[in-house]
This record gives sequence, structure tokens and C-alpha cells, in this order.
Amino acid sequence: MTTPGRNTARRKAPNVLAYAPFRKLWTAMSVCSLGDWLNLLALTALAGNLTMDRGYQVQSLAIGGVFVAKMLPAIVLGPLAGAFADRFDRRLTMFFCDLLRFGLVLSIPLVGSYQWVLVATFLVECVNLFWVPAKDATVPNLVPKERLEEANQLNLLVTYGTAPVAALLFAVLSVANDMLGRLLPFLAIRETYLALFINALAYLVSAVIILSLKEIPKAGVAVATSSPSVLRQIFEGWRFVGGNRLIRGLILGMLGAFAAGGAVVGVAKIYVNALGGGDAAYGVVFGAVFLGMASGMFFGPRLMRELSRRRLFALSIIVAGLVLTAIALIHNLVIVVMLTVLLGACAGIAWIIGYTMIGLEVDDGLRGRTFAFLQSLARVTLLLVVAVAPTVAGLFGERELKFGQETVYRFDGSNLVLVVGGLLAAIVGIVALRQMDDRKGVSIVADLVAAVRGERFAPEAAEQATRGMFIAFEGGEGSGKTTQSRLLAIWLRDQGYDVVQTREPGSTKVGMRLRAILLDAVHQGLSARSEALLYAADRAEHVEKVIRPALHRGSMVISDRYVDSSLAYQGAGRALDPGDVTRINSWATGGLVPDLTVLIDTPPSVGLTRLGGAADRIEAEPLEFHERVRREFRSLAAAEPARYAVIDGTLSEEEISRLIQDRVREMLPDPVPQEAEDVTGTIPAVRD
Ligand SMILES: Nc1ncnc2c1ncn2[C@@H]1O[C@H](COP(=O)(O)OP(=O)(O)OP(=O)(O)O)[C@@H](O)[C@H]1O
Ligand SMILES: Cc1cn([C@H]2C[C@H](O)[C@@H](COP(=O)(O)O)O2)c(=O)[nH]c1=O
Repeated sequence: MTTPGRNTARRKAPNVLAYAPFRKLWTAMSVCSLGDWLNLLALTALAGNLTMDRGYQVQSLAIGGVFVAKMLPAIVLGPLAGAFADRFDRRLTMFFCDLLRFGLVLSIPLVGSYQWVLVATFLVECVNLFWVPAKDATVPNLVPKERLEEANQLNLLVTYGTAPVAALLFAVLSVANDMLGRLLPFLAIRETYLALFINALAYLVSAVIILSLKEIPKAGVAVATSSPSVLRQIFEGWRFVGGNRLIRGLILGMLGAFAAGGAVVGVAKIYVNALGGGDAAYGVVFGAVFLGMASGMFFGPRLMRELSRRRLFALSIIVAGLVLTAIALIHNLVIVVMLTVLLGACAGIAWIIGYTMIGLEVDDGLRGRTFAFLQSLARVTLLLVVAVAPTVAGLFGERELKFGQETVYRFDGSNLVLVVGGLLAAIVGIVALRQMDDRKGVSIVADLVAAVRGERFAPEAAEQATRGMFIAFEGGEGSGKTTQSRLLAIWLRDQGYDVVQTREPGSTKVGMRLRAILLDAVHQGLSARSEALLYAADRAEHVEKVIRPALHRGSMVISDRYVDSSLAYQGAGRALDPGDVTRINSWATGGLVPDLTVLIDTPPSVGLTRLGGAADRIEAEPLEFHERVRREFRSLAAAEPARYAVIDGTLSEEEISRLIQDRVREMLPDPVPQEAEDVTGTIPAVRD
């Protein structure tokens, strides 16, 4: 719907780097990423140098050996490292990992043999497997939830953005080393050693920064005392990934995007050669992937701010697959380079959204394992694709398709690999969309058009054009919705707005009867479908008789619960198909979506104990039911961060109220100055 404030410029929030602890972690990460890329370049070059006199084939195998040693630890140790990140002090884990990496990298030039290059590479990668999940699991602790996407964008930007910087540095170091050797022959060392010294130094600098980062919580210490074993934690992590539809879809999609990128890396060299390009062209294609990824991560979510995150994620994978297929079929180097930028952009969007949603969706105690699990799978996928792709391409060989007498179309192994990879990625994207779509029944094209125009899609947009604003409060039992919706109504009235404060179920005559049926504990046997339909019936009546008329009058409508409650309680709690629940509610409400949904996120163990009196039919459900409800609320919010305010419900009533006011203030047509608030006090006098 169209509301005041939609086009009003939002107050400029500080950059995510303004959070000092995150800034420090980010600096350590940047230094390490630079060191990692330098490490890759130096070790592959060193492997080649050390085996130079043993022929082309041995030299190629030696370089390949470094890649295998780099990727192998993920297969063996990935999940174990994640459990470590959840159980132990993350700051110390990162600090000791940095020291170990420093020592191992420094040892390579000191030992100076190819065998030791392999062993040290393997060990450094083992250590990396502990450092990275500890870092990933720490980021959500250092920035507010609504800044997590931005933080992840910056993290990924340095992860990949440091690659070209490292390449440049490597080249400069090689030249400098060469000049130094000529000027002062007694100082001559192997050209790659200088890069390795800088690489080791980067890890040492990171260790010092991490040690000073006292803000990293000692996550998982409490879990460790109550949980039985590391193996059990890994098992739970795997079970969680498999059992959560959204996470499953995210991981599947991210791996699809990775496999598509891997297919390009695997056959890029032969494909570019077949197109008549040399090493420089190969470098350009390689650079195009990075350029595309960086721009996708940075600009994609911004340009498509209003599109459901789940849809954007799946669509970017589908488009990546189709672009890859086009790359395979169009035999023109310039077009291939341009399409490769687009492919990288799609993969970048998918990766940043997937990473962010996992960070928001997964509980702190499991986050480390989920990231580690994902990283391991990504590496295994990459290893398999990079290893299998050129082999398959070689086995298929060069073919020609003849059309008529004149037209000959070359179709060799690299084309085949890219076509198959592209189609597989597109299929994976479609499956991910089916698993995760949060707007089933709503046309994707209409959603896309609305997002490109910067509007949120609403089916009855014209009819809904109104001066009012619709704010819904959502959350579990006893989370504080009633308290906060009342405080917000009072605050808005104090600013001179006409406010209608309402709730679900039970805000109409019929609704009151439905509420009695729904919540009375005597109706224990009510079927899940009847329950969903009764809530939808209450909502249809509510929208038609209360909400829409108020919005048309230009009032602010504040509803204590709305459609998300049905998605969370009947969808996740009662395990009804979320698509069905979405559809009946879309129909019941005529597609009316709140301008803002305030999710008061309170652990059920806290919320349920706040409630007095006998439990009603739904409050009486077991704790796991309420945990599922909470997870679904969080996941709905994570999918559309621009339309949600997620507030920690364990804060004090005053703090929560202040946070909500801050968010709502941004949407008001005539912003209420903060200073005026500070003079009159946080909560205006009650005039309810
Ligand atoms: N931030 C808070 N900290 C501690 N107690 C709170 C907080 N917010 C509300 N409460 C208390 O918790 C109880 C439940 O609050 P409230 O009725 O607002 O929750 P609710 O989410 O509307 O609950 P329900 O799910 O039953 O509708 C009340 O006694 C209220 O005073
Ligand atoms: C709207 C809606 C509500 N519920 C459940 C959630 C609560 O247990 C009750 C409402 O009680 P409250 O004290 O007013 O919070 O109903 C649901 O299961 N589905 C819904 O759509």
C-alpha cells in the first residue's frame, strides 16, 4: 500500500564500520584475506619453481597438489571446526589460530622443500577452518541485526576484493625481490619468499588485533557445560540444516551458485583458448568473475531493496544458471566477458543474501556449525567441480555440429560442461524458490516490476492508496506486543495522529466469538486446518470492518498480531504448508500488507513465564512448538529486512519503546525531532 513516509528520506544511519568492535574485526579480516590470497599465489608459484627442472607434467601436478592440499581439510575437518567455534572462546580460538598460521607460513621458506609446502599448506588450511567459523559466528554479536547484511557485504567485499590487491602486491614484491637480488646479491632469496614473509606478518597483525577485541562474547561456554560432546553437537548441526526448510533451500542455492562459478574456473582456460584468447584473456575472464561478484554483493540487495529476500536469492541463482548456459553457447570473447560479469553479480547476490539469512536465522549456539558445514560443502563442491569439469571436458573432446552445407558450430567439452553446469544451477534455483518462497500465489514478475520501481508489491495497490499507515506487532506469547502497541499508540496520539489500536483475533463482533472458540482449552481436538481457517476468517472480518476503513480515513492502524502469526503458529507450529497459509490469508486480507511489522523477539522460555493465569489452548502447547513459532517469525523478518523492525524482547519496556519510536519516526511524514522527545521524556503521558 502507499503510505506517507514511503518516499520520505530516512534518517541517515551511521556506517556499520562506526561500530568499533566490528571495525577491528573487519580490519583483522582484511589483513588475513590479503595474506590468504598472497599465500595462494606464492605457494602455487613456489611449487612450480621447486619442480621446474622436472618437466611440464610434474610441474602442473605439483601446482595442482597445492590446490588439493588447500581444499582437502574442509572435507575432513569442516564441521568439527564449527563445533569448536560454538563451544570455545571465539577470541582465543582466533588468536591462537593466527599465531599458528604465522608460524606455519614462516616455516615454508625456512624448510624450503616441496613436500613441506604441501604439509604446511594442508596445516594452514586446517587452522583456517577453525578461524573462519569463529569469525563468522562472531559478526552477528558485534553489529545490530538490521546492519548484519551490510556487515556481511563488507566482509565478503574484503574476502574477494583483496584478491586483485594481493595479485598486484605479489607482482610488486617479485619485481622488488629481483631488483634487490641484483643490487645486493648477498640478500638474494627466492622470489616467492618475500610474499610468504608478508603473508606471515599479516597473520601476526591479525593476532594482535583479535587479542585486543575484548567485546567478543565467550559464546558457547554455557552450552559446552550442558551439551554432551563435540560429535553430538556436529550431529545436531547437521540435523538442524536438514530439518529446516529455509536453511536447506539457502544452502542448496548457495552451493548451486558455487558450482556454477567452479565450472567456469575449471574450464575457463581451455574455453578461452578455444575462443582464440591467450593468458591475458584468461586473466580478464577470471577478473570479470571477481568484479561481478563484488558489484553483485554491494549493489544487488540495494537495487532490489523492496523484493522479498528469498525471491531475490532464488532468482539470482536461476539467472546465474541461464547466463552460464549463454556463456557456453555464444562463441564471442567480448560477450563472454560481459556475461561473466553478470554471472559473478548473480552469484554475489545469492551468496551475500544466503550468508545474511543464515546469520539471522540460526541460533547463536548452532551458527558456527552451520557456517562451517556450509563452508565445507562449498569447498567440496568446488573441489569436485574444478577436478571433474576439465576431465569431463577432455573426455568429450572437440566436436562440430553441422547445419546444412555451410554452417558449422563448434561444441567441445568445455561447452558441454558449462551448459550442464548452467542448467543444473537453474534447476537448483527453481528448487530453492519452491522450498523457500514466502509470497506463494503472488506473481514474481509483478513483484520484480514493483521492486525495480522501488515500491513494495501489493496486489490491490490502486484500491489501497490511502493516507493511513499500518503497523503490525508480532511475537510469541508474553513477548510484550500488547504493552508496546499500547505505548506506540499513546506516543503517536501525542504527536497528533489519529490512531486505531486493534488486535487479532477478536476485534469485531464475529471475531470475539471466533477468539473464544480458538482459545478455549475445551477445543483441544480442533484440527490444524480448521484453526487456520478460523484465524483467517477473523482476519477477513478485521480487515474489512476495522483496518481498511481506518486506513481510508487516514488513521494510523496498530494491530497486535496479523498474518505473520498464522504463518508462524499454523504454518511452522502446526506444520501446515506455508504456501497454503499464505494463500488463504492473501485472499482473506485482499493482499493488505503492513507498512511495518515490529517483531518483538523474546525467547519462549522468557515470554511464557511472564504470563499469569491459566494457559489458553495455544499457550499450553509444548516449548518446542513455541520455539518453532519464534524461528518462523525471525525467518519472515530476515526475508524482508526493510519492512521489519526486529527488537530484542528481553530489553526493558522503556528501551523497547524507544527503539520502536526511533523506527516509526523514520516513516512519519513529518519526523518528530528527537530533541523534543528528550525534553518531554521517553513515554508521553497516558491519554488513552
Ligand atoms: N520488556 C518487558 N520486560 C519484562 N516484562 C514485560 C516486558 N514487556 C511486557 N512485560 C510483561 O509481560 C507480560 C506480557 O506482556 P504483554 O501482554 O504485553 O505481552 P503479549 O505479547 O501481548 O502477550 P500475549 O502473547 O499473551 O498477547 C505483562 O505482564 C507485561 O507487563
Ligand atoms: C492471530 C493469530 C493468533 N494465534 C494465536 C497466538 C496466541 O496464542 C493467540 C492469541 O492470543 P493473544 O493473547 O492475543 O496473543 O492466538 C494464532 O495461532 N494464529 C493467528 O493467526
